[in-house]
Amino acid sequence: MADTVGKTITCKAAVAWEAGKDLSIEDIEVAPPQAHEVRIQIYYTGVCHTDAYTLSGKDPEGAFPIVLGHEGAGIVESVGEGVTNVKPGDTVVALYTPECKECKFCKSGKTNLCGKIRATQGKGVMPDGTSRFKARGKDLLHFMGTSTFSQYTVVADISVVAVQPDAPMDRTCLLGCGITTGYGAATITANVEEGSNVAIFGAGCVGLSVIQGAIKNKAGKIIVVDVNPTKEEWAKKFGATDFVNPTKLEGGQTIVDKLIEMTDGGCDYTFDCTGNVTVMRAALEACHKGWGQSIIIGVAAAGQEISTRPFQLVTGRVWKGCAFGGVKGRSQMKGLVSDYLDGKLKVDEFITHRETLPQINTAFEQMKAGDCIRCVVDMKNL
Ligand SMILES: NC(=O)C1=CN([C@@H]2O[C@H](COP(=O)(O)OP(=O)(O)OC[C@H]3O[C@@H](n4cnc5c(N)ncnc54)[C@H](OP(=O)(O)O)[C@@H]3O)[C@@H](O)[C@H]2O)C=CC1
Ligand SMILES: N[C@@H](CCC(=O)N[C@@H](CSC=O)C(=O)NCC(=O)O)C(=O)O
Ligand SMILES: [Zn+2]
Ligand SMILES: [Zn+2]
Repeated sequence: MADTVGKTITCKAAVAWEAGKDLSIEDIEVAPPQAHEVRIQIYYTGVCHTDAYTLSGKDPEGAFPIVLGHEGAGIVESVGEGVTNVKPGDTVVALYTPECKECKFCKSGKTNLCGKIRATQGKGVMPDGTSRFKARGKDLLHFMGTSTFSQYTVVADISVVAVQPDAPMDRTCLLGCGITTGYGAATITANVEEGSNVAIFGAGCVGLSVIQGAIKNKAGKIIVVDVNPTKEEWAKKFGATDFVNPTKLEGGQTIVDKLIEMTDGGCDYTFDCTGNVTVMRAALEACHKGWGQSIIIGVAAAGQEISTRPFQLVTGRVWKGCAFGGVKGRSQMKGLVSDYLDGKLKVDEFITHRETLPQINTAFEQMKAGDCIRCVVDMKNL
């Protein structure tokens, strides 16, 4: 048993004191886990665009000071009373979409959106309404129920899953969000049918993962649409059949017209992986009349709304969306890790940058530069 059990741990964390400012590396106090809570030593975390979105102040739920981060892997340090699903020493991935297996949502079989702790998670506190983090004498908020930008974090037991101990944590951390989201969106939410034509808007970590899912489901055309020309090479590397840069279309052709032309009437499935509401509209309108489905994955800023002519839906196009790809973390994460270990799911290929915790602001800058798919931050070896 670790000699830290039952005690407050002082460790390093990146704290977001206010919106729009760099993260600050602080000594923070992490209280022991209470009943049905788990304290995890985070070894590695990815940095996702959603972290940057909340830090920017554009997230309607964003509040400060907060410990961001939600793409993390680590080892369980200790557990609170009543925890049965993980134990100290387990290798785990944090789950920002929890799975309690007993709420109305979990029992419905229709969604992965567990409702058990969503209200407190959205307020940045643990299920009992309090925080486990303190720095400079102030309570810090938790983020997405995970807060992986801390060397130690506390999560609800339903927000963590044990995975294979031999799975490298500097890779499996990325299954905590981006890769799982895109892959699940294609294989679970859309459940792309064999031979169907797919268009993916935005070839970041999420969009490239949609390609992987479309290939798994034996899609026909896999067309990637991105304004960044360097993404063509990335899209082809992951198996896209076509790449279109919407800013380079000739004769005033719109991206919607181009995709309709390329697919004999429209795509069977489209995916927004940009968070841009104008793109979301184009993604819907590029769908085939009668059955085309458009899946919104991108997260849009506060105040943004989507619009289209209702006629688009009257004539059979379907607009839907998903969080975490529709994946049920506690039930399905181990399967994804197995696929990775068996060489059936690409993960290593997404890592373009690596940093250590003190350099985490550099990771945010890299993300904005456009040549970064994912930066993995080493939380242990500073
Ligand atoms: N629903 C969910 O559960 C999740 C949602 N997300 C969200 O998904 C989105 C994608 O994340 P991620 O892959 O990490 O993001 P990235 O920024 O890495 O990828 C987005 C890509 O879209 C490109 N792009 C920007 N504008 C357009 C446009 N108008 N048309 C076509 N392409 C465009 C970007 O180009 P450039 O490089 O030039 O900017 C970039 O290549 C984000 O909004 C993120 O917050 C992420 C994880 C989970
Ligand atoms: N807080 C925002 C919405 C942010 C959001 O949509 N988050 C996604 C995950 S994005 C991961 O990188 C999500 O899980 N949504 C479902 C949920 O229950 O939060 C807002 O208020 O608009
Ligand atoms: Zn994310
Ligand atoms: Zn539930």
